[in-house]
Amino acid sequence: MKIKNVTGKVETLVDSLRDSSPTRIRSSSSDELVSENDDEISSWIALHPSALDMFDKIMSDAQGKKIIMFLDYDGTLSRITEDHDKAYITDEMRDVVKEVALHFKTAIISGRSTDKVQSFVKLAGIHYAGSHGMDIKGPTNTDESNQEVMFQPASDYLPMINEVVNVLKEKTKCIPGATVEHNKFCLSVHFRRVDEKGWAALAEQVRLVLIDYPKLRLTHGKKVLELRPSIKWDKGKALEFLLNSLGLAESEDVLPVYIGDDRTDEDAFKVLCERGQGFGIVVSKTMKETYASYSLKDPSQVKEFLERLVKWKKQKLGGEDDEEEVIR
Ligand SMILES: O=P(O)(O)OC[C@H]1O[C@H](O[C@H]2O[C@H](CO)[C@@H](O)[C@H](O)[C@H]2O)[C@H](O)[C@@H](O)[C@@H]1O
Repeated sequence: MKIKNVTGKVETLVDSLRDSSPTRIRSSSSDELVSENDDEISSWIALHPSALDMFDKIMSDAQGKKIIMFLDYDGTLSRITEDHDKAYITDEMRDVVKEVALHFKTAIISGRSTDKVQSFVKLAGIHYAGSHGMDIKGPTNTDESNQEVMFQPASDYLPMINEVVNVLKEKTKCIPGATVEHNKFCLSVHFRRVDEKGWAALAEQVRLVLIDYPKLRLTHGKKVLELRPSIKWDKGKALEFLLNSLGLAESEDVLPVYIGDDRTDEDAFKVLCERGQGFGIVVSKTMKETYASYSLKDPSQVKEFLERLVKWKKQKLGGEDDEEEVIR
């Protein structure tokens, strides 16, 4: 999703920073959707019901189909943390993703660099698409523990991104709490730890950089501004690329499932809607406009969903879980 007129007005950009901190819906307990308007919530839940509540229906729709799992990283597999360098995946989540990957083709699609996500996830045998899908790697045919580059559509931009990271680090160093993260083919300017009074100054620096580097475009996520090459490539395109390269794009019996929490994941949800194939699951405690069909509230619910998926698959295969249950 693109922010319009960003090089025009700093106020527009500050407004977009505010958009990253939803205030319309307040959450009083960590587990509940709360709004001034109950009807609004009910209709949102009716449109995007819990993937846990709907699990049996989802699996009955999946009968006879080959499920392909696409997972976002931050806010989906890992909790949102103040320090972006410490958003580690838990061992329990890693274990379940490993199980998922043993039973279904699995890809992790992230705004972070592929190397960074891999260093957090530490799992072989899966595909990684970092830099919002601009750096796609997958296991080699001969050795699952090895990864090879499959597609890097923005490689020409690498020198520019390296330069802009340094420019922005310099320009934002006086703004307490602001950090710039190098995500290889794109970069993130974090303002989670910036006092709201500093947002206008930060927005102004980003705006000036975008004027100097018109080949970059701006998107935003959770308390983060992301600068990336203005090529027509996003998480949705990466999903399609992966389906194609796995030879699954044309199969009617393929069911891609994408789980993600952020605006950039909407590109992938939208692709699934447009293809009329598979569905998205949005991870959110608040109502938001989304192309996803189902919802989960947080990474712990994502883990529960993935665990149930693995159990369902094992039962279908008449695997160990079945036997254990019979013995009990
Ligand atoms: O596509 P994703 O895997 O969801 O990556 C999107 C951004 O995620 C990270 O930032 C977000 O998570 C941080 C850690 O929880 C949090 O501190 C930050 O406020 C969030 O925006 C990552 O650091 C960014 O580079 C990604 O673009």
